[in-house]
Amino acid sequence: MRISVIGCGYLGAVHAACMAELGHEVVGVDVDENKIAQLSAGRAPFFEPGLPEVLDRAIASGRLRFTTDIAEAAGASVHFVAVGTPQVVGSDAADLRFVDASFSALAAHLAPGDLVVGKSTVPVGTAARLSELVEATGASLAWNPEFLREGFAVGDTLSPDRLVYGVRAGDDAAVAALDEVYSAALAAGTPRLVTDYATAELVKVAANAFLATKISFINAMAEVAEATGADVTQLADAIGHDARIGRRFLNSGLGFGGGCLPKDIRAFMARGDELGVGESLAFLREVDAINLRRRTRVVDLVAAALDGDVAGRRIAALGLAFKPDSDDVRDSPALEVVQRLTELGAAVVATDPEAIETARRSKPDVHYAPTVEEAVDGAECIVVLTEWREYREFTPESLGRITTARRIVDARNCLDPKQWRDAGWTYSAPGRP
Ligand SMILES: NC(=O)c1ccc[n+]([C@@H]2O[C@H](COP(=O)([O-])OP(=O)(O)OC[C@H]3O[C@@H](n4cnc5c(N)ncnc54)[C@H](O)[C@@H]3O)[C@@H](O)[C@H]2O)c1
Ligand SMILES: O=c1ccn([C@@H]2O[C@H](COP(=O)(O)OP(=O)(O)O[C@H]3O[C@H](CO)[C@@H](O)[C@H](O)[C@H]3O)[C@@H](O)[C@H]2O)c(=O)[nH]1
Repeated sequence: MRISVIGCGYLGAVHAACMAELGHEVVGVDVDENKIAQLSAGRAPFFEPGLPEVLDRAIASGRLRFTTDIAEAAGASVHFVAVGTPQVVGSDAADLRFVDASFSALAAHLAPGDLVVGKSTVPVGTAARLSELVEATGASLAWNPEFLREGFAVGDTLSPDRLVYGVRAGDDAAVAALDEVYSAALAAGTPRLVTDYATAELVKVAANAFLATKISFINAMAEVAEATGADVTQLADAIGHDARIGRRFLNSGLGFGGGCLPKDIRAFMARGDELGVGESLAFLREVDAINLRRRTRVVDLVAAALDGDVAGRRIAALGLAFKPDSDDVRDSPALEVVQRLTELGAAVVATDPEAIETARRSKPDVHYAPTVEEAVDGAECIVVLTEWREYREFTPESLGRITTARRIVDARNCLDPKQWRDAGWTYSAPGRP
């Protein structure tokens, strides 16, 4: 099929490359000239495992190209819209200006029979509003929310755990077109749910609200564990054995960040208020508050490791990305802890395997080092803020060879406390005695 993808960021670039990998002929469109230049040269503009290989293959096959000219979307029969929906500054609501601008620009190039497919995460009601603009051109609209995780984006796109098509009632042509787009995943047995627009939009924000709630639940238990001397990681293991609860997304520590969960739960609350169901979503305010308290807790743990005062103390911060296998620092808890410690007067040197450049663009005043060796050199305390595999594999021996620091704060609960304490280190972690 001929496909256009409007918006080539963390979601759209992966989607475009994966659609070409599946055999479709794809044009990716973005307003960011620099991003388009990189993608056209076959370079991924951000770190995502597996994306460079898929991009290479797709471009070499001649099935994938990129442009800043939206007019080149004309001729495709399916148009995915994957532009950003960030939080409005000073409000909880989603900023829909990129969605509105991209739909207006695209509308001028639609032909009767085309299908526009919204993939961006939007407040419920957005698709119904935009459908008027799309249908005036003779095209139709579907909303097909995306559930990929950064770090696993290629695999999640090629083999999603479900597909949701929000369509206008009776729009069999839209369902048939999406079935053709996703024929490989459907043949592999991926469940596919056809809903109305509102349900599809709500599925997406409900899924993220649930995931955020699960993380904040275990972090609330961490607060109780801290008050009682209990161990939240053992608690998570024990409750996680109950198949109704499940162990996934029960990792307590520094909490959630990134370009999705924090802004999506806030936008959901804002939309709930507009719809008069704010009370039904009021628990998300607490989910957000619990989550943000984890950042303060980790700053306090670092201060406690240094006998209460971080001013003038050399601290090595390992991790800047909001999660491993990503260079994304949008609302990164790790970067916020680094910034707060720096503001408190600590001499923080921060590093990350992939996210130094994105972090530098966002926080140019932080002191970055390219390697762990340089970050820990001369440090009095080490704080692990993102559980990259190479950090999870640290031992007292491996770190002990490159630093004389004997204090470690394990903000992500990714190390074995006993191993460090037995080796004479001062070890602390949120939610653990
Ligand atoms: N990142 C994820 O893992 C993920 C997963 C699922 C859903 N989502 C949702 O997908 C959407 C995109 O997220 P993202 O992380 O890719 O954001 P992003 O900021 O990385 O990418 C958005 C892209 O849209 C481009 N853009 C903005 N206005 C445009 C226009 N008028 N025409 C063409 N391009 C335009 C921007 O230049 C940017 O490259 C959001 O709604 C997000 O909530 C993201
Ligand atoms: O047990 C856990 C699991 C995750 N996290 C944190 O939660 C955040 C989000 O993690 P994750 O959900 O894996 O990353 P995202 O790539 O942001 O993916 C989420 O947001 C996407 C955008 O909406 C959705 O598509 C995905 O389904 C949803 O998982 C990160 O800061 C993690 O460190 C925890 O603190 N504890």
